[in-house]
Amino acid sequence: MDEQQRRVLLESASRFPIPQGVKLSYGTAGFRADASILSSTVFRVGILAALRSLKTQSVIGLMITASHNQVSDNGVKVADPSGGMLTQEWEPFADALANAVDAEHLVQMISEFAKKENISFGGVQSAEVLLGRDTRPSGESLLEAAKQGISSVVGAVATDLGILTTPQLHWIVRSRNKSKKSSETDYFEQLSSSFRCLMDLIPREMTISETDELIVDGANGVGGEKLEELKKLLNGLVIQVRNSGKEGEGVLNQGVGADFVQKEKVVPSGFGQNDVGMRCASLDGDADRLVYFHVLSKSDNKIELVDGDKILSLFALFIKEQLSILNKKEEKEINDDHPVSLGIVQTAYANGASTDYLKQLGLEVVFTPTGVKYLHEKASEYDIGIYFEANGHGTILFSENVLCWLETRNKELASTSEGSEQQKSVKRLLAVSELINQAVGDALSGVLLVETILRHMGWSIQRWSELYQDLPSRQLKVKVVDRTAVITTNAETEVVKPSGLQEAINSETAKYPKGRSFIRPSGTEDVIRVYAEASTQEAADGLAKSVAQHVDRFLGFGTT
Ligand SMILES: CC(=O)N[C@H]1[C@@H](OP(=O)(O)O)O[C@H](CO)[C@@H](O)[C@@H]1O
Ligand SMILES: [Mg+2]
Repeated sequence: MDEQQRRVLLESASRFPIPQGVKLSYGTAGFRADASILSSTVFRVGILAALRSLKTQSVIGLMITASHNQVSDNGVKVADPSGGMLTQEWEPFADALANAVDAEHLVQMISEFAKKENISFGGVQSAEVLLGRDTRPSGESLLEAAKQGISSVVGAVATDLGILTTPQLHWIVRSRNKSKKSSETDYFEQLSSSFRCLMDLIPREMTISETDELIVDGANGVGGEKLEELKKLLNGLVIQVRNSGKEGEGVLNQGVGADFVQKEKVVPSGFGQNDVGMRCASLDGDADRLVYFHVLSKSDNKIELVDGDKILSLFALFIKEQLSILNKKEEKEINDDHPVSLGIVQTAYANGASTDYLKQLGLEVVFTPTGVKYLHEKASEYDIGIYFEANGHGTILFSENVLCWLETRNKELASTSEGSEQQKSVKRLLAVSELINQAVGDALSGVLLVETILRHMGWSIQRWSELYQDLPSRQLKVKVVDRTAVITTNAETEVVKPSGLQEAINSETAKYPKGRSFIRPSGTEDVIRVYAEASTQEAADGLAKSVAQHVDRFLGFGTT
């Protein structure tokens, strides 16, 4: 690092002192905290993103959002050149950077890291970071901090893309690095044209009446706003957006949104008795999560939740069906030497009934720790990998190989059997690969895919929901003295430390038929999460409560 670079960094860093007494960690999905203490963190992540761009010689994304958290929180995360999450190898550096005590230490750290990673400053190589933010009021000033971080790396340029959903930013980064069309308009165009293509391929007898409307809860965040734009390009699908975040409609994530609906399993604000039986969906605050539901009764505040596991099951069924059409025996030459590997990736939060269902379909199901970065990585090992968290974050990944093979099949079939079922299947799979966001889970593209598959199957939301019966479950949070004292293994299903806690969980679980319970430290909140599943709701509640009491006994403030 030369003297000029050093001076620029020192000067700008001194304008962003770190908050006292807080230790920040990159966590499950970037840094998150109360927005008032985040300026220095965002500034420093700006520097990190610029370094990542220099290192990879690619465009990098920086998103300012705290997703489903309350409006007063905010956060920052980095999108790698592929459009996926920041490589885990850089997370320790992100942590160290965010917690460096002063400007001197910070510059020292950057200099050492750059040396180790062979990053040279101020050379001919330049860096570009694309910036996006959600609708949080604190986003504007944090964006300014990010810009200052980026521009304190000599030669780095910040491009502000304004208010976007998280998946839009990831998609744009991915497209830019593939030298494809990459504007927000291109994003809408790709989604709507692949949607149209899938709709055109729906078997004629499955057409549903025009009055079949979808109601979407936008969590009073960026998703509703963007869906209003996307909707203008769609034919054959009527969408009504509620909780769109417009002036006076309500507060971001407060009593609304995918996280609220999935965790509380109650009717979100803005929905009433008139909506009973209607097909409804909820997005989260940055529109990377999607769940469906239908209202059973407003007065009892009851809904039937169709969560990420069921979206995953719907997608898996559809993809499997298309692949088996392609593999039909009479098409002898097809695919014999090209078995397409299809893998399903879940976390321990997946409802046990969903895993049983997917396995019964003959699918390969594997588990990873919580956090999209783990699921995504695992899913990318398959030709087609489908991953979802129960909370509605997930997508479908197609390998370059399988896409190439599909393109070739498409051309072959066009000359030999135009209009055949096989050709339609190839076209559907190609359209899915265009519609679904391959960078990261995306509620907007997810909605469009769910809607086309439901039409393809001729299913109502009720029929879809009946694919299998969820096992009753309960999630609780426990405040503890130090959540990092909990170490888990086996995709977070077993506690290694503190010793004795897993035995206590085991003995509680054994008391309940179909009982399953695990705990883990949250990566986004200062709590231990408790999950329990059992054959009845009362049992699941009871199991969760007693496990929570053990957590408190081992790690809490000694109140019980
Ligand atoms: C139980 C649960 O829903 N956990 C969520 C939550 O992570 P935690 O580490 O559990 O706080 O936020 C993550 C980021 O959105 C998401 O990936 C994850 O699934
Ligand atoms: Mg989110």
